[in-house]
Amino acid sequence: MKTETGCPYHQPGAAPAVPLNPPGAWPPGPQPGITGWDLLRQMSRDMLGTLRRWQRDHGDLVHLRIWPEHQVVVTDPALARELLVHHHHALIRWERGIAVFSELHGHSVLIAEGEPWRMKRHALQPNFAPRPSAALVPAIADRTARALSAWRDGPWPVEQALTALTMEVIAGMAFSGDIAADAPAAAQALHNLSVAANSEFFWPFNLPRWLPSQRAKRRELAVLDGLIARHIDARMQAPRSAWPDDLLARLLVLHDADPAAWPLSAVRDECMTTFLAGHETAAATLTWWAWCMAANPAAQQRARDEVGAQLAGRAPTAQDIAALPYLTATLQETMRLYPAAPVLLSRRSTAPITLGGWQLPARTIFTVPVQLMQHDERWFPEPQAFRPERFANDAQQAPRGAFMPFGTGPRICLGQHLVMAEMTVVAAMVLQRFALAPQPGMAAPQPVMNVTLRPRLPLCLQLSGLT
Ligand code: HEM
Repeated sequence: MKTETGCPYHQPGAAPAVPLNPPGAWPPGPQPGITGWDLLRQMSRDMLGTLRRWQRDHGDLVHLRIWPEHQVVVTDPALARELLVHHHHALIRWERGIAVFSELHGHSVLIAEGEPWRMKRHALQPNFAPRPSAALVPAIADRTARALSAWRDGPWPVEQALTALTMEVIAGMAFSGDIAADAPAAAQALHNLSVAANSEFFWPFNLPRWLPSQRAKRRELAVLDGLIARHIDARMQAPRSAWPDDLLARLLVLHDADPAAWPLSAVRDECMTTFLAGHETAAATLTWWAWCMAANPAAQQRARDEVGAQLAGRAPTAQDIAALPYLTATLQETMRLYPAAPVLLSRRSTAPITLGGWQLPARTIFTVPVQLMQHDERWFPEPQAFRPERFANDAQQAPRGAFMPFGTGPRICLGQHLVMAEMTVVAAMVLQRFALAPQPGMAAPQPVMNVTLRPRLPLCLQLSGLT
């Protein structure tokens, strides 16, 4: 779409003119009591269920007075886009969320703000553009074929297997490394840290690491730090001429060229974020996709037929991906039902923002619960049904902003092209080799939000090899 400025992020505010409420007025919301801390308690117990109830009772802009903060929950697609795209200059990430994440991610692109963020995003973006992402498809297909050769008929721990596979894929892209031996300990450490992070968001500050109660956390952080440090050390000891062309090599070139802007700690931080954000979200999505396929045999067969017609048994190439629209739609529908990041990292306004007729002061916290919007029957009829057809080219489209598993605006997911290529390749190759079914008597897995959305119990499915 052409815009006045020519910049895709700076389209004029799309919302129709609405009457302005006076400054100082807030959108409706639940009664906060004296401090509003009970609202916080309700959210910490069941974030999405609680936000759903407040949306039903108060509408698409809900004000939460949680002393000393004012928070606004946005579930209207147009207003969510207006906030994240049009008002992005007046937003930073919510400090408490960043304090929790920075224990692992340091000052990486996920954490940084302002000029440091722009500099990092600008340097990293070319590595994650569609073309370099497509160039990784042969390596992804190789690793997937190797991993799938170990899968067996019968009950199979698909979640664990897919987590190990996505770790290997991202380790290959980031440091050309083989991390099979480290995968189980890294997955366990990340799981424990994510469970802890989920409650830490609701604490006022991080506890000092030296406290005896933080011993387990120190151990988990050391597992992940050690993994990244080993790859960086090994690379730095290898002769430059032997360096493979991967993300780590490109970051070390930046470090050599400008050690002040790219100290080794910054190289470490980007490796950590790519490794963690790159495998955990993909593993969660592929796990839910495997469940959706198992629970919807007709959709599974249709996707397999498409894969069979296009690939005739060979491994997918980058060119095949666009020729697998139904398979892609099964992944999109999975992300609609089970977005890996069900609530976007909350934002804090640094200047007054007018949204939906409300004049909201600087320092307001904004929360965008993507999962609620993607389960809204106004945009997705029968929202709990798995219907990849919703994403067909000729289907009636939901309004922009109603489906945004990768976020939107300048801070949209850096890895979206890479991960769509990766997930399509993995999904196609799984369908070529196995039929997926629920285990006898199995109930639908319960989603739990531990930073990403995962099944409450590790997902195990019934596999039947296809000859
Ligand atoms: C299905 C997989 C994935 C999903 C659903 C997902 C989703 C997201 C979301 C919702 C955000 C935050 C947007 C916001 O706060 O507005 C994000 C940011 C980010 N993602 Fe992903 N992501 C996925 C895979 C990946 C992969 C594979 C990588 C890297 C290899 C990656 C790297 C990042 C980074 C670096 C950011 C921060 C960008 C910034 O702040 O500028 N993600 N992702």
